[in-house]
Amino acid sequence: MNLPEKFLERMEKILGDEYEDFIKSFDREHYKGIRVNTLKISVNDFKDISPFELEKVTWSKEGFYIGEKSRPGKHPYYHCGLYYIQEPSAMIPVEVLDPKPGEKVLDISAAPGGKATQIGAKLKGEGLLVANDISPKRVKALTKNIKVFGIKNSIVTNESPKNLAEKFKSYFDKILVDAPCSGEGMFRRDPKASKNWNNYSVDQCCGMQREILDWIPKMLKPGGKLVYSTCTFSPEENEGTIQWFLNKYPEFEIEEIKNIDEIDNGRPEWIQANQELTKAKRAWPHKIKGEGHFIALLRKKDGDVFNLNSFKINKGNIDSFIDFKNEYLKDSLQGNLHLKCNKLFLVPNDLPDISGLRLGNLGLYMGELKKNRFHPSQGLAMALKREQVSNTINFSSDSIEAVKYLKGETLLVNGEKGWRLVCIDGFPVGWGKQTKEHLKNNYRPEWRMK
Ligand SMILES: C[S@@+](CC[C@H](N)C(=O)[O-])C[C@H]1O[C@@H](n2cnc3c(N)ncnc32)[C@H](O)[C@@H]1O
Repeated sequence: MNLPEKFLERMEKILGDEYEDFIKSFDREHYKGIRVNTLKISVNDFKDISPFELEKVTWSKEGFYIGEKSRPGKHPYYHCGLYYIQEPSAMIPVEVLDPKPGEKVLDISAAPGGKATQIGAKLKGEGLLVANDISPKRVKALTKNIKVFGIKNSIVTNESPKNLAEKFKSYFDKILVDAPCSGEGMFRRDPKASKNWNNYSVDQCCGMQREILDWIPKMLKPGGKLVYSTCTFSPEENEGTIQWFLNKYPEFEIEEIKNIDEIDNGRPEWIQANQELTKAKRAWPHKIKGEGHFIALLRKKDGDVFNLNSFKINKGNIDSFIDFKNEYLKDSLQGNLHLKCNKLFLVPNDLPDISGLRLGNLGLYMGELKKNRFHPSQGLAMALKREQVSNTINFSSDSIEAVKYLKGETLLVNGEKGWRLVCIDGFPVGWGKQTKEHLKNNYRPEWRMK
């Protein structure tokens, strides 16, 4: 593999004896991984039906290595949201953050959603996930992944950290900053990353990281935890950025990472930083089965607490939704129904006033009220279980019908007229509208199988 000269010079200088092993690791294939979505299936049940051979990732109960030749993005289970395709080391930061049901968690630079979907699954539907990214294009992918995963207790925002800090004062129990970085840890997986390396200097990246981190103290509760992670090796963007943060915000302290033993400590001596920074962790591709990562865990010792105004629920005439619910839904869903421009949302409890923020998604978008009829959304299908709906149709994952449905085709099948929740091996994947002999396809066009 062709690696930038300046990168090699720096790594040789700092790694010394380890450099040879480090460089050799770039000739190996990268490890492919998936993470099971426990909102939809338990890890044990997934093992029973997995289309891929699985080998455990030691630092994540839900994480598995899959064979190099596996194509997880092509399987119908991917469309059902049974797993997320994720590089195994990228599972570490959320394991360190350790979100618990009921907590309020911010993933401030979340797109495309690898770590946000991991947080959402760990919250088990209780508490709130705010998944944010500054890039409008990347927020689209983030929103899709949150919906496919069936995460109802979340909002997706497309905002600057400054605008978020105005709305979420001392609000979060935990914040993840999975920072934009020079991406050196991804060179093996993505050769483009090494080509782009010269365009993103370490200095520039440090600037972006500080710009984000500067707003975190305002948003974290006293006692709250911050995880900072990157996928790069450069000491300046790792130990250096955290040293800068600790100097500027003395109300924070760095904590020992206790639940991940497999990876090395931080290396403050590389940039004459404080010895405390050995408490951070570094994943090295020549030492573990995964790519390069840096992770630091910090705690906010003290600070002020604020009372925030609550989100204002907008009520209106939702009779057509009530008719839909009475006809098709067996359970009532938890949350507050909020109507905005004929669109109906199920908004999580405890949401503060977020007026003025650019949103990619608000709670669970249920569907649209169109001319006295309710049209259920793709996201609603993904957030439901088969048992919650009275009119369903199931296809086997190896059937031609499953593929046809995912490609957006109309299916020649009989059944009870009206909306039907389409499932694959019992897992909901979308809606269809049954007429006399046809099932009209309502699978979202942008999500179709190619
Ligand atoms: C390493 S990626 C995040 C990967 C993501 N956490 C995941 O696991 O899928 C860094 C992200 O930071 C975003 N970003 C860059 N500057 C930002 C800023 N000032 N505020 C919020 N997000 C920012 C980028 O658009 C990019 O999506």
